[in-house]
Amino acid sequence: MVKSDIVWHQHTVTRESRESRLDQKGVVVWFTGLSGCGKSTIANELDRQLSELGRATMLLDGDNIRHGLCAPPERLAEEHSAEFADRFGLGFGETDREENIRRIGSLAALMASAGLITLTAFVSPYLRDRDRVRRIIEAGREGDFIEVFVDTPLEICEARDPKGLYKKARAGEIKNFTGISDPYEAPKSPEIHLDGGNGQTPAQQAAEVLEILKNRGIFAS
Ligand SMILES: Nc1ncnc2c1ncn2[C@@H]1O[C@H](COP(=O)(O)OS(=O)(=O)O)[C@@H](OP(=O)(O)O)[C@H]1O
Ligand SMILES: Nc1ncnc2c1ncn2[C@@H]1O[C@H](COP(=O)(O)OP(=O)(O)O)[C@@H](O)[C@H]1O
Repeated sequence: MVKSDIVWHQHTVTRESRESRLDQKGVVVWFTGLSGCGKSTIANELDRQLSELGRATMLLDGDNIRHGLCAPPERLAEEHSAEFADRFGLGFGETDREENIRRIGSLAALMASAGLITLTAFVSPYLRDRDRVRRIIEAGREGDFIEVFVDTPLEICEARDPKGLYKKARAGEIKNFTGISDPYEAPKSPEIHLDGGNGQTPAQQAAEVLEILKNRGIFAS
């Protein structure tokens, strides 16, 4: 244990009482995969299906979180000093991705402890970074980190290319692009493995995840 002058404060309202009020268990459903594999679409559809059932959820998505909590230096420089922007702004180098996933992991852990079914959709290409989040979340309660590997072949992701990023990466206009000039380390034993190129619709894949959540006792109906 690291010695520190910062001491954890035990709150009166417990996680269990929050979960009991919501009649569900807080959990983190962590989608990972290449850009364009379908993470955001499936997570968004799952969020919709859960909301329709009256479940309390939150969806954290890479593109959106990088507008605020994990903004790039250029964005921070609009409001802060150049030194601040350089120090806290995040790009796509290995260490920046590590910090991105660390911040999101902490946020997701807080949301799960508030009793929310927390869905995250980040490329999160490094095994070590995802496993670190798993350890933090499972330190709270085992089984609370559900990794969903959206396993769509690079060729399909590149053919979809909804934001034109693969085209730019191939042209050398984007550095460190996952799958092209940066690695993607696939999960070794994800709780859920979705085949993104098998012709199933995002709604069908979301329904599959929903069924697994139900079977794990996250919520009853
Ligand atoms: N170099 C590089 N590599 C990968 N992705 C890139 C890059 N530059 C920009 N983008 C866009 O940023 C989105 C990925 O952000 P994440 O926060 O999910 O990335 S990471 O988890 O820190 O690896 C990713 O979103 P998705 O396409 O939804 O995955 C891209 O739109
Ligand atoms: N199961 C699927 N079948 C066909 N197309 C899909 C499927 N899932 C996602 N897509 C399409 O692929 C593109 C990329 O999906 P997106 O969810 O933005 O991926 P990611 O968040 O992983 O970058 C979108 O145009 C989306 O409509």
